[in-house]
This record gives sequence, C-alpha cells and structure tokens, in this order.
Amino acid sequence: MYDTIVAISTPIGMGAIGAVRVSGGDVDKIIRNCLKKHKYESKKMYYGWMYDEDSPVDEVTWVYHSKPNSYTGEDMLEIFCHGGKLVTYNILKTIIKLGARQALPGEFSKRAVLNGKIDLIKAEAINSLIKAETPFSLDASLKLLKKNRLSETIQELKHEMINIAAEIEVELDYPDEVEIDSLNLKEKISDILKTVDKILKEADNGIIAVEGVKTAIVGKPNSGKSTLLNALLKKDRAIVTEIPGTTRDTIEESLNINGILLKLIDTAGIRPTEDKIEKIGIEKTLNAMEESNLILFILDGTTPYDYEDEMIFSRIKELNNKSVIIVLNKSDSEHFKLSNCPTKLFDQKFDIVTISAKNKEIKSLEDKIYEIYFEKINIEEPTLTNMRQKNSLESSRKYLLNALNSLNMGFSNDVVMIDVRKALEKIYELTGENYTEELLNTIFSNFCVGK
Ligand SMILES: Nc1nc2c(c(=O)[nH]1)N(C=O)[C@@H](CNc1ccc(C(=O)N[C@@H](CCC(=O)O)C(=O)O)cc1)CN2
Ligand SMILES: Nc1nc2c(ncn2[C@@H]2O[C@H](COP(=O)(O)OP(=O)(O)OP(=O)(O)O)[C@@H](O)[C@H]2O)c(=O)[nH]1
Ligand SMILES: [Mg+2]
Repeated sequence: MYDTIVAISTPIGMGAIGAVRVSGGDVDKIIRNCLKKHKYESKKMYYGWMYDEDSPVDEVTWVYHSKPNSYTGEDMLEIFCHGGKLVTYNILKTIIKLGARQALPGEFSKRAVLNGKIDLIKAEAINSLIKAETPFSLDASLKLLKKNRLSETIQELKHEMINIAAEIEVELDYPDEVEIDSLNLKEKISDILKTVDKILKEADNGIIAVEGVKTAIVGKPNSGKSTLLNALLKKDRAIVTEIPGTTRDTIEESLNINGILLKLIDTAGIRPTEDKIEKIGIEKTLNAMEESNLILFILDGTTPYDYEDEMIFSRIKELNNKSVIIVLNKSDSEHFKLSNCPTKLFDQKFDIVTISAKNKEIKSLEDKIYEIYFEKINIEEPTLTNMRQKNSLESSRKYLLNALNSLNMGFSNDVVMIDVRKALEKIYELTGENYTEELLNTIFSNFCVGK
C-alpha cells in the first residue's frame, strides 16, 4: 500500500470554507487523534473540533470514506474547515505531524487510477474539467466523465485484441490440432481498425473542444495581422506600425468567440529577407502554420496580390487537414479593391471574408469561425480529448495495420501476434493500465494540488 497523503483541496486564499483531504492507511489514526472520534461510519458527515494534541485548531465538519469506496480507492478523510490561508494550513500541518506527507499535484487522482477506480482518460477528463475555459470545453470533459461509452468501446477493443492474440498463441502451441482461418482473422482485425478509425476521426474535434482551435494569423508584412489580433482581443496587445516587418516574434493569446476557444498566434509577415532576426521570426511562422488547426490568411485589400502572397498561399496549399479562411483586410480604405483578391482564390475550397481590422469591423470573420467550429466541438458522444490519447491510439492503429499487412502477405501468425500485442500495449498506455512512472508523473504534474 501507499503512504498517507494530505492536501488542501480548495484554492489558497480567503474563502468561506476550506477543504483538506487525506488518503491512505493512517486515516483512522488521524481521526482518533485530531477529531477525537473512535467510532464513526463511512460517508457520514460529523461535526466537531479538530485538535493538534490538546490545542483546538478549528471547528469543522468531516467525512470518512472507507476503502475501497472512495475517490482514491483508499481510506479517505475530508475535513471542511473555515477558509483562509492560516486555518487550512494549520490543519495540513497537524495532519503532517501525524505521519502524512503533502500530496503532489494530482496525486489523489493518480492513486484513483493506480487503484483501478478510474482510467487515465477519466482522470484527464477531471483535470480538463477543472481547467475548462469555455462551455464547449466543459461539456466535452463532462461527457467523458458521465458517459462510459468511450471507455466501454476501448475495453471492447482491448478484449478483441486479447482474444486474437490468445487464439494465435493456442495455434502456435498446438500446431497439429488448431488452425486459424486467416480470412476470419483478417476480418476481425479490420473490424477493430474500423472502430479505431472512428474514434480517431472524432478525436480531432474533442481535442479542439478542450484545448482550443490553434489559429495562426499569417500574411505578408503590413497586411494587418497584428491589427487583427488586437481587434479580436479587444486590446492593444501587439505593436502595429506602417513599417513592414514590425512583428518579429510570434505572439500567443487565448480568445473566446461565443464559447469557441481560440489559441491565437500572430506571426511575423513572411517575405524574402536577409535580416537575421526577421528570418528566425519567419521560421517560427512556418512552424506555427504547421501546428495550427486554422489558418487566417490575411491579404492587404489595398495592394495587388503579389509574389509574396503567392509564396504564402502555395505554402498553405501544401498543408493538409487545416481549415483556411482568406481574410481580405482594409475594407475601410479608399484604395481597397475586391479585385486585389485574385479570382483563383475564389475558385478554391477556402472561405473568404472581408474585414477592416483597423475599424474593428471583424464580425464576418468571427461568424465564419463560429460557423466552421460550432458543429465540430458541440460534442454529443464522449471522444478522446488530448494529443497524448490520440497518439497512443494512432500507434495502436499502426501496429494493427502492420498485422493486417502481414496477414495479407501470408506471413506466419507469430509475426501477426507480435504486432497485435504491440497494438494492445498502446491501448493499455491509453487507459493507464500499462504505465511508466515517467508517463504518470508527466500527466499528473499538470493537475492541481489536492486533486
Ligand atoms: N467532498 C468532495 N467533493 C467532491 C469530490 C471529492 O472527492 N470530495 N470530488 C472529487 O473529485 C468530485 C466528486 N467525485 C467523487 C468521485 C467518487 C467519490 C467516491 O467516494 N466514490 C466511491 C463511492 C461511490 C458511492 O458511494 O456510490 C466509489 O467510487 O467507490 C466521491 C467523489 C467533486 N466533489
Ligand atoms: N486602412 C486600414 N489600415 C490598416 C488596417 N489594418 C491594418 N492597417 C494598417 O496597416 C499597417 C500594418 O499593420 P500591422 O497590423 O502592423 O500589419 P502586420 O501584418 O502585423 O505587419 P508585420 O508585423 O510587419 O508583418 C498599419 O499602418 C495599420 O494601421 C485596416 O483594416 N485598414
Ligand atoms: Mg505584425
């Protein structure tokens, strides 16, 4: 068993009530010592004074949760005390004196995973629930927590893979008695792949809902990218001048458009340059484009479309899996011409909007973004919601494809089994059933203390 941990689970600061949570084997000792109660039941709220030896610490209510029927699966004690920095801190100190140690961030949830109370996907959902900044993000996390559909589907996938591996193993052990129908095996693996593909397809939306739409504002120097960033944020965040090449470094900000979270990146205008700093900035711009979900391609509506625009545009066309909005800027200017956006752009599958960033007339753009993303992030069924999860499942898929290829090429079944086992490992990694200490630490260090 693990040692006993304690943490203040409410925010540090002034507040009506504070909560301190304890989990582990010393809970009974702590209740007897500090709460002076020798007989108590699980899940019942008690009222009383908390003591440090014989000196009163605070007037509290408390609940004992007996293992395994608690959040962590261990014996737990929750103390609800008066809020404020000092009271909660004194309670923490008193409990540490009795042998508990302060919990690391996310350590309660980590124990919940290790004790099999929740899987890693649910633990991550709890974390993103706490960190949610928009209703859509909250919703996607809540669905994961409330509905078991995704966990169940993943468990089913897991069992199908286990069955396939077992079947092959039997054949390898008893080659004379058992022979697997390879057509049937192919079908089974194909079916698994279909389900995996479906989950992966929806994962992109889940990730966007929870983590936000990574949005790169790109365009040639002076097209008005920084002016647009400021208009979207409704504050003077980025420096704007009439000098081309003003923005050197990328600037990142969060923005909420009617519940859709955008992770905005204003970038250095792309153009051929010998300037060392500008070159680095442009390199960063290209990276930002690659990592984004959405590209806002800004055109200066007062100057003709030129080779600099074309350079960027051809770059955009090389990237796949991105939404692109062409933003024709400076509609307020007397020099503005719709024809500065060449007709060939109208022929493309990209959306086009006209705005005046300077006059903050950007509603057409905001509406377009909402229109593109509302459907995607209004999550109905629970989906994967972060890159870690998606990467694990993608690796699993790769091994399943390998297995299928081996079958198609007539390789022997022991080769197939190795890949099915590897695919299975990746599923275990996804759910947290197979973990390295390092993986868990990375995940849970992002959690709040006391969670
Ligand atoms: N006081 C308190 N409020 C809280 C939490 C908590 O840990 N303590 N939570 C922490 O995140 C959330 C609620 N989540 C919880 C999840 C499981 C259990 C729990 O005790 N589960 C047991 C018993 C279930 C039952 O009685 O039916 C179990 O699963 O076995 C409690 C809270 C939000 N509010
Ligand atoms: N008339 C008009 N001028 C604008 C508009 N948007 C930006 N400008 C002007 O265009 C110039 C360049 O604006 P910035 O926002 O700095 O352009 P940028 O694309 O960020 O430029 P770099 O950082 O150099 O790549 C400034 O003088 C702005 O005032 C607009 O909607 N209308
Ligand atoms: Mg700029």
